[in-house]
Amino acid sequence: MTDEQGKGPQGPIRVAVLGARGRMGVEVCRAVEAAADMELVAALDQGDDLSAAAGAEVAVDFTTPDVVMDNLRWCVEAGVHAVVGTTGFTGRRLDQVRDWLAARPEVGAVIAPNFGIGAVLMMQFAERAARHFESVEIIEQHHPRKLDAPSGTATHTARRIAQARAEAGLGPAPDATKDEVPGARGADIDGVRVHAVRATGLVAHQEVLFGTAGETLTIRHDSYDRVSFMPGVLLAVRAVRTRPGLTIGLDPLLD
Ligand SMILES: NC(=O)C1=CN([C@@H]2O[C@H](COP(=O)(O)OP(=O)(O)OC[C@H]3O[C@@H](n4cnc5c(N)ncnc54)[C@H](O)[C@@H]3O)[C@@H](O)[C@H]2O)C=CC1
Ligand SMILES: O=C(O)C1=N[C@H](C(=O)O)C[C@H](O)C1
Repeated sequence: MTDEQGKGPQGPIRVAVLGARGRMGVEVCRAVEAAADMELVAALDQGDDLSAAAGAEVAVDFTTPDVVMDNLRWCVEAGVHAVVGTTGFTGRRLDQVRDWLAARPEVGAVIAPNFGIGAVLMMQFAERAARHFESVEIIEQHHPRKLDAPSGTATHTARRIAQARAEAGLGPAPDATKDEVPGARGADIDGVRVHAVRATGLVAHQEVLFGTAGETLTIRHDSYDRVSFMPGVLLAVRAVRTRPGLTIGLDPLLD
């Protein structure tokens, strides 16, 4: 229940942003400050002391893959719920987060490779289509300042498609390539080829190209502006306080 300012019975949700001076962090600070039911209590970046986030109920992390695990561990141990958009989460990293959370069962963490609602749907549609096509390739396109390739979204999509193909009994996609300049066929993520494009002017875009006899299906999503991620981030901030344990992806929150 909320009052007319949108605040809950305990007042606004106290939010800290980690990576606050980054491209996403700046946008998240703006979105939190504009949300009637939230209060930005800490905006931290590299070199700042994390203890300044101790008064937050929820910390939102958009930093880098090499620091996100330390931040997440600090959050869980401090009893601060975490909403994480930073990429680089392997199966091993997720297991590690589950272990930390097991020791603090009241704490929640939402880790999502993409907070864009359209991107979440694009991944769902791709997973659904996967069983019907013998060929599939992913082409992701991003701004050239991105540190990781392929993107977290592309990696997550490839894994979901690979799982759906395996469940449908599909073998490897046909490919007669014998002679290849290294990289020409992209990265192999669980048997799905992923191609990463970097160009000035792009923000975040992904195409999933399916093919079978006589037809192709292309599922495409474009983020033209980082505001596209904000409804998903705010949704996760609101939800994480009542979702102890690990939530991967935004899908369960949308349903
Ligand atoms: N899940 C999603 O929907 C989205 C995820 N991302 C991911 O979020 C991450 C950040 O992306 P951008 O904002 O574009 O990068 P960015 O490079 O603009 O920002 C990262 C920020 O983190 C700061 N930082 C580094 N170490 C830190 C530390 N120990 N503590 C606090 N801050 C620290 C940096 O100084 C920088 O300001 C990337 O992994 C990116 O792939 C980006 C967009 C959407
Ligand atoms: O670095 C980015 O910009 C983005 N990173 C995420 C990813 O790697 O999937 C989400 C989105 O693609 C934007």
